[in-house]
Amino acid sequence: MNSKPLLTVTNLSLADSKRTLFQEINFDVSQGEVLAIMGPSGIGKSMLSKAIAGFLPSDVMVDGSVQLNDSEVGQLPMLQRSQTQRPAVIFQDALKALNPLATVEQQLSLALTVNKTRLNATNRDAVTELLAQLGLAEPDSILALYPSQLSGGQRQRICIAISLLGSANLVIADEPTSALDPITENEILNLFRNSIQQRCIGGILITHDLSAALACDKLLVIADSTMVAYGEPTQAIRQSQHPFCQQLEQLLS
Ligand SMILES: Nc1ncnc2c1ncn2[C@@H]1O[C@H](COP(=O)(O)OP(=O)(O)OP(=O)(O)O)[C@@H](O)[C@H]1O
Repeated sequence: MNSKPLLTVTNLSLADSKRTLFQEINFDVSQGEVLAIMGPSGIGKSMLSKAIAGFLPSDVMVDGSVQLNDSEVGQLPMLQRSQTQRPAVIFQDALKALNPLATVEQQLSLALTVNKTRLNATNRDAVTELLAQLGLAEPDSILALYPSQLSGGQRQRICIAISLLGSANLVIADEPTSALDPITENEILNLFRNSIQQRCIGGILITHDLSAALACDKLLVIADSTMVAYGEPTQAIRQSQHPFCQQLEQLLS
């Protein structure tokens, strides 16, 4: 894709009151592109996604630029952002992300219309078609269920549907499949990537799974508080001299 990036992150640094989490992070995401982010546990991958989405803890300071849809959002909390300044976020724990007291229909309706909790005849067809595309059998009956009545894989598919129904043109998924079995994990990651590409929006996948990262368009690796690899996944890993990437390289077939 040669279009102007949806998201451009330039010289981004994050620090809390005690230490720098990372510094000098640079990357971009274009339409139809999925960027994977990998790195050792605790390096700040989730904090990076929170910086992009605008819900960093108050004691974490941001330096550098986050340009989303041509506007600077690095210092803007989520609640002060307009619709085009808000990416959709899919979290690791779908049960916590969904409202336990609302049915699937109510949550999907809210994603579509902001203030309605029932689907109308027109959008019901579009929603059930999306649920079917996301691998949910019998989508009509699923609409009436509460999150606790769904399996982990079904809940995460609903979270993907919610992220795709809103107006966001960037979707960030933070380890969305870490609680799922490997077959469901693979299916959901494929659905995530395909949905991004088909809709020509942008995606970020934070993952510890090398095969999931290799299937993305680009890979950013953060280690030792900075970026140590960036680019086409296999090439980026092979070109990096950092020990974390050298360990990843040993896992490449
Ligand atoms: N509320 C907070 N305020 C300040 N610093 C925090 C807060 N929560 C986490 N941190 C710090 O941010 C660091 C990065 O955490 P983060 O969850 O972003 O790492 P991660 O790379 O996503 O880890 P993992 O791969 O294990 O999910 C943590 O080591 C912690 O020190």
